[in-house]
Parts: sequence; structure tokens; C-alpha cells
Amino acid sequence: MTPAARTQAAIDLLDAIVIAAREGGAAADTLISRYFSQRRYAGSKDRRAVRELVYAAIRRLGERPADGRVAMLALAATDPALAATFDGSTHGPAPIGDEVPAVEGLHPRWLSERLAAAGIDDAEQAALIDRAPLDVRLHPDHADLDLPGAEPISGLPLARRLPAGSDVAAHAGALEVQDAGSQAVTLAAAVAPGMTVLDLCAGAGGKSLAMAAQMANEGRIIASDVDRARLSRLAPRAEKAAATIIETRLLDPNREVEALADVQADVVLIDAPCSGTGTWRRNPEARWRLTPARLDRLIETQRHVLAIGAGAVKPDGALVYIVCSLLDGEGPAQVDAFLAAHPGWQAEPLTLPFGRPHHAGTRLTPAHDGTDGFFVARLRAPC
Ligand SMILES: C[S@@+](CC[C@H](N)C(=O)[O-])C[C@H]1O[C@@H](n2cnc3c(N)ncnc32)[C@H](O)[C@@H]1O
Repeated sequence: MTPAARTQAAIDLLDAIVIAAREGGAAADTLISRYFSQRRYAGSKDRRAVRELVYAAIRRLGERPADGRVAMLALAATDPALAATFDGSTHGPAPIGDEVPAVEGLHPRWLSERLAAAGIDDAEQAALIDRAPLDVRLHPDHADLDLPGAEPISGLPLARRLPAGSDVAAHAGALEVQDAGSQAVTLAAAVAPGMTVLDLCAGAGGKSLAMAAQMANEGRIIASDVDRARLSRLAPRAEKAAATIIETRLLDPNREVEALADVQADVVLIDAPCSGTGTWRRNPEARWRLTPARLDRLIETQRHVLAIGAGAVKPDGALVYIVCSLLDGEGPAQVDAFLAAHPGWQAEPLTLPFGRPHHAGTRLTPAHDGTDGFFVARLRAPC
């Protein structure tokens, strides 16, 4: 592909990403993969170059742009070589005319304001869209696995930080790709061999698998979710990891309580659906998707799953609430509301390898901890 054709490809992709963000379509990564699967003529260098252009534009623009062309024009405004690719050639974009590029910025203004209200200052906000590192968790049986360029991560003996682009697929069964922050917040569950644990919002099971390792594969983990497709990815992962204590339970939305009536768990982990503001490093276009109305719906769902989770904790057991968001409405405010509505429950102090105390829990941020952003709280049920 010529440089001009790469620019046009980035514009086309950004068009699709903007529409998907507005209409709840697929993630940018998925759209990029689909785009190139239909254009076999594009080589690996072309794909990398186009991808970099697309993500540079997404990171540069806080507000969702009108379309791909104004997004790329914003990049071209400070990059003469890129501006020169708007040359009107056969596969390239039309020459730059009297056009207004998209406005640069960190995040949509309403989200910046809510993050600031949660104490996330400008430097912390900027770090939310840095590039994320590639972290993995080794299975205990493979703790001495030699991975080229792997760095240890302090406080997490089985975690390694790998050079970008490392081939982890070659080690399936010996490791899981999992952000160090995600590994750290799972430690708040303090699970031990023999316990009964409910991972209420298990998804594809990243945290269930980590807990099974912490439990030395002894005890019982019920991994539940309302999303069949996500939950179905857990069984093959558990098999590869030889995590035999995990059983999956697909929940019918709004009938979760009946489906979990037999569960009295030592620990209920709720990795709740959330806005994902703490994971924007991995999918920065997610900040173009979120709206106040969507956030309100997520907050309502969080309340719902907290109430379900509380009913499955045995007396004196623990409820661990996690969100990968830095918005207080999804973290501390949820926990405060829960404690106010559930007399006898108490927040417990946490000692984790990362994070700082924040209201009734602990907060991890990319700038402070080098991890994705999380809020986690551990709540003790009355005896
Ligand atoms: C943050 S994701 C979980 C990620 C997962 N724990 C992991 O570590 O990979 C949140 C999950 O909550 C699930 N969820 C949403 N509403 C739910 C409900 N009412 N009951 C159970 N799970 C629910 C979603 O389907 C989604 O998979």
C-alpha cells in the first residue's frame, strides 16, 4: 500500500469506529481485524502502520469526531508528512481543503469532569490512554517458565510483564493474559483451599482461574454469568489450566436469585459490569461510546448484582466488589449505598500489592500503579 492508501484505510476504519461507538457496534480491534481479513493484499507492515494511525487518532481526540477524515486531519495538522499523503491519488484521500479538523482533547468533557470529581487529576487522566503493557499470570505448575524479556512484577510472584508483541499463544496452558491490576484486586478475595466461592459476574473466567490457582484447585468455585457466549469461553480455559474446581452456571437475567438459592459461599466476588474507564488504555475508543444514560444503566445493574451477591454470602463471609472504573458513582458510592442498605455489613481494610485507600476500598490507577484502573472493596457479612 502507498502511504496515501494507508491514510485512506485509516480514514475508512475511523469512519466505521465512529459509527460503532455511536450505535453500540463492535470494538475498534474487531473492526480492524475484519477490515484486513477482507483485504489480503495488505501486508503486515501496512496493517501495523494503519493500526497505528487509527489508534493515534483515537488517543488524540477526546470527543467522538464527526467522521474519519476530520479525525485524520487532526493528526495531519501537526504532521507534515502525513498531511502530504492527502494527495488525491487513486487510493489516497482528497487534498486538504478548507476543512476544520476534529478538536484535540483527552476525554469527552463530561467524563473528564466526573473523573476530576473522583480525584483523578490531569496527569492521571492522561495516563488513562497510555499504551497498556502485556501482563500474564503463570500457572503455579509453570512458575519457572522462561519467557524472553519477561520482567517480574513486585508483589505478584506469578505475574510477568512481557515485551509488546510477545507470542503468548505458544504458551497456552502455562499462563493466562491478565493485567497485573486485575491479578492484584482478585487477591482481595483472600481465597484459600477448601472454600466455596461464587464468582457472580465471571465472564470468560479470568478471575475464577486466578482464584482456582490461589485455592490450589481445592474447594469449589461457582462461576456464573448472564452472558452465554462469555461464560462458554471459561470451560476450555479451565480445562487447559487443569482448574477442575470451577463449575459454570448460566443465569437467567432477573431470575439470578432462584438460580443461586443453593449457594452459601465463603466469598462472593462481584467483578461488576462497568464503564471500563480504567481500561481505556486497551480500548481508548470506549470513551466515545459512553453516555450519561448508559452509565446510569450500568450503575443500576451494579446495584442489582450487589444485592444478588449479598444473598449468596454465608454469615461472616465476605463480598468483594470490583469495578475497572475510576468513576466514584460506580465504586465508592455503590459501596456506601450498599452499606447503608445492609445493616451489620462492614468494609474491611485491604492490603494489596498496588493501590491507595479510596473511601471504603482501594483504588488502582495506571499513573500510580502501572496497571489498569480499578476500585475494589471487601465487605464482611454479619455473623
Ligand atoms: C467485568 S465483566 C466480568 C469479567 C470477568 N470477571 C473476568 O475477570 O474476566 C462483567 C460481567 O458481568 C456480567 N453480568 C451482567 N449482569 C449480570 C447479572 N445480572 N448477573 C451475573 N452476571 C452479570 C456480564 O455479562 C459480564 O460478563
